[in-house]
Amino acid sequence: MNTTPNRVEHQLTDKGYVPVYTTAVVEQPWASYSGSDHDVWATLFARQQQILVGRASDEFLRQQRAMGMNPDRIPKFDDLNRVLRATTGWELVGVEGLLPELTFFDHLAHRRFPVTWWIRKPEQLDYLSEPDLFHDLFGHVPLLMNPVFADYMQAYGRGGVKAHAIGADALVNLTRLYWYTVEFGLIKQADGLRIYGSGIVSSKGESIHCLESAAPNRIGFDLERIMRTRYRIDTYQKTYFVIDSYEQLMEATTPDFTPIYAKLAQQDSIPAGTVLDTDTVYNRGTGEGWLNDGDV
Ligand SMILES: C[C@H](O)[C@H](O)[C@H]1CNc2nc(N)[nH]c(=O)c2N1
Ligand SMILES: N[C@@H](Cc1ccccc1)C(=O)O
Ligand SMILES: [Fe+2]
Repeated sequence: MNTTPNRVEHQLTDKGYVPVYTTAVVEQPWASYSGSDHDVWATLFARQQQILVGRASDEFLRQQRAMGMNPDRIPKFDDLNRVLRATTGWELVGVEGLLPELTFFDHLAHRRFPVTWWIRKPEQLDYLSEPDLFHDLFGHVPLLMNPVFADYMQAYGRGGVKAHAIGADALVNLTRLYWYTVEFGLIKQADGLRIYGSGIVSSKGESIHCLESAAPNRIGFDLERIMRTRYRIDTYQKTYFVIDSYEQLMEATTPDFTPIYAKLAQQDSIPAGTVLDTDTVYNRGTGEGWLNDGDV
């Protein structure tokens, strides 16, 4: 049985090696997952379940239970889809890996969430540089059961199609919003800050770091501020942005971004670790452990 994925290939161009994206929707080859694949799922699921008690948002944990995901075996997309379709009308589609941006946005705009069908190898439990099944399913899918968040994701997809037509700078601004909310967002609950970002909930180290470490900044959500803020893809985040509620996220992002993109085009980007006078600061990061690499 061959479960070696058709990983995103890389091709050498004048920009160095760039990923070659595959766009096709694929059937989940569930019968071809090996015992080791199911074990990886079970190990990661059990490990994150423990870590996320008191750390993940109540809503994330509630929806995860409602979906019926469990550590026993890799879920079948078809089973999850029955629950999702009946709850918020979202649907999971299998993909090989990263999609071209416009393809990705088009899926979201139609309430389809692309899920990488293959799972990481046992030696990659702690870190992987690209999304796999564990990140996509465990991290992203529970909140697609929340009606407000489900609408936000669709609106994001529509906004992505629009930003793509406007130009590269608009796309950079919008991608930062995805990064600092969907992937690395924190939410303020009555009993303290919690995680809702999928990039965090699928990571053992960052689940602890983002809430308990003194190093990173934790700052109140601010749409334009986020759109100007650069981010790291190779280390823990230097700054996390905190929403008050999923409704706040939806309301703040409902206005047409076209004039915002025009305005931001005149402004400099903000380094990932900077705190501004205008920020609502929950934690001013000590910056301990940050690479001294001249920002980013
Ligand atoms: C919008 C986001 O920042 C990014 O550009 C897209 C590109 N393509 C993707 N494709 C897949 N399958 N999954 C993703 O999360 C993304 N992210
Ligand atoms: N209001 C945004 C669309 C959007 C909604 C939600 C998230 C992101 C983008 C626009 O005009 O582009
Ligand atoms: Fe993701």
